[in-house]
Amino acid sequence: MASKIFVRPISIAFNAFRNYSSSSKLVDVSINDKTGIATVTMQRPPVNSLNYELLIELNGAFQDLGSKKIKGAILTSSLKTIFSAGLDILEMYKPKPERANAFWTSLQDTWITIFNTPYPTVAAINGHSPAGGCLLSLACEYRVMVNNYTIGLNETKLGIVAPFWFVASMKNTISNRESELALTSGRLYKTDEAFKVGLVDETAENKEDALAKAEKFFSRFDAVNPIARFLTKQELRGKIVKVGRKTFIYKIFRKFQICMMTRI
Ligand SMILES: CCCCCCCC/C=C\C/C=C/C(=O)SCCNC(=O)CCNC(=O)[C@H](O)C(C)(C)COP(=O)(O)OP(=O)(O)OC[C@H]1O[C@@H](n2cnc3c(N)ncnc32)[C@H](O)[C@@H]1OP(=O)(O)O
Repeated sequence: MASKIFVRPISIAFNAFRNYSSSSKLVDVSINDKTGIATVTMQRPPVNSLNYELLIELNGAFQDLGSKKIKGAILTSSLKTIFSAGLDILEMYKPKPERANAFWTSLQDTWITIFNTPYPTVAAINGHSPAGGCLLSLACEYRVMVNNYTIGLNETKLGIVAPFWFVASMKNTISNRESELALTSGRLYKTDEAFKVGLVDETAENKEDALAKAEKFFSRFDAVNPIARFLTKQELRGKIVKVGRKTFIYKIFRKFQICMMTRI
């Protein structure tokens, strides 16, 4: 694990990003060769619900960007009013155990990859972002959200329990007190409410405005050593990932979830 952590930022310094663009069915990745900023766009209509295939593509996209010399990556959606509706309900309805296991693993891997990128990340939240959609944005370092949409971890409202790494991601962003109030009530915040509690860092008029603000965020690091930056990010986020990735409790929790899902 440690070798992976230390090798990546060094390797990115030797790779060019110019003229890069790749589009798979569910995720589009483009890198602006003038700014060096990558945009990762989820494109799974109607609501970008996170199924196994989308998660695998997302994880791959963010991992691949680790080998390119980019200034930062923006996560956004191709849909007009939805960032992501969260986990695909169909993945949780009577799944085969192998599929359920692969699905949960892909969700956690994607979260870990985005949470841990060596390069800066911003979620340009251009639509509703409940539950797993909110989790994806929390994995990024900065959130810019278009006005008049909703975001939050609303699992309790659905009668389900957010895994503790969802909770940890929320607590990494807003206060423990606000997290408790939000999670226990399954609160979905409107954009301006989310801004007030710090769940989003900036609000935007529309997607273009959100993308422009996201791009501006990266200029904060113009005079910062990227390796020092990444190691500092790891210092701040590493413990959360360790808990999410390795603990016995997590494995038990996952077994419990799969067991629950396969019985419904
Ligand atoms: C099930 C028990 C499991 C037990 C184990 C529990 C473990 C818990 C672990 C993890 C936590 C869970 C995290 C999650 O992410 S759960 C998913 C939470 N998501 C939501 O609550 C969002 C629900 N959707 C909405 O609120 C709205 O759809 C919207 C705001 C995103 C969009 O609204 P609108 O534009 O009005 O569109 P529609 O509502 O008409 O939807 C269009 C279309 O899309 C389908 N759809 C919506 N959300 C999902 C989804 N999450 N998965 C799959 N499909 C979805 C919707 O059904 C419509 O389909 P159509 O009727 O066929 O057109």
